[in-house]
Amino acid sequence: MAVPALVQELAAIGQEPPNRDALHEFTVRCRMLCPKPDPVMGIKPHSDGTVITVLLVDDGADRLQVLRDGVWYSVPSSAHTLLINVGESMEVMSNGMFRSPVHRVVTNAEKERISLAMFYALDPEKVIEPAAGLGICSSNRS
Ligand SMILES: O=C(O)CCC(=O)C(=O)O
Ligand SMILES: [Fe+2]
Repeated sequence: MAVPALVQELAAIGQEPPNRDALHEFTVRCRMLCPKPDPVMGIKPHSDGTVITVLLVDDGADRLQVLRDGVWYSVPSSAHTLLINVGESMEVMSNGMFRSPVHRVVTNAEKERISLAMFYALDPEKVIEPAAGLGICSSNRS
């Protein structure tokens, strides 16, 4: 989903785009060749704690994998394409409408890989809850 579309979705469910109390972190990762890729994990399985993570991955370096129903699937990477990953904060705020996928990065013996990640996260001290109207009774609401 493109970022403007995501912001529109947030507006539609009455949720402000998280431009206040927000933290941004920008990471560039370069993964060298790994002669024995099998036992070596690039990034171990996790889900992001962010609202969204924006990824730009090397063309053809399909080493990002998502877990679905117990099976790992490779995410195809293509040039000039941004990948938007839903984070756990988004899952909470959308009351599970958007799910934060467990993902990992595997290593490879043939091709180095560069990825750029922008983590769009809330202040970890901030208490979040599903947006109004998404099925939770809050003690702060009548
Ligand atoms: O490098 C990637 O493709 C993904 C990185 C990632 O999952 C992370 O940094 O949380
Ligand atoms: Fe991640």
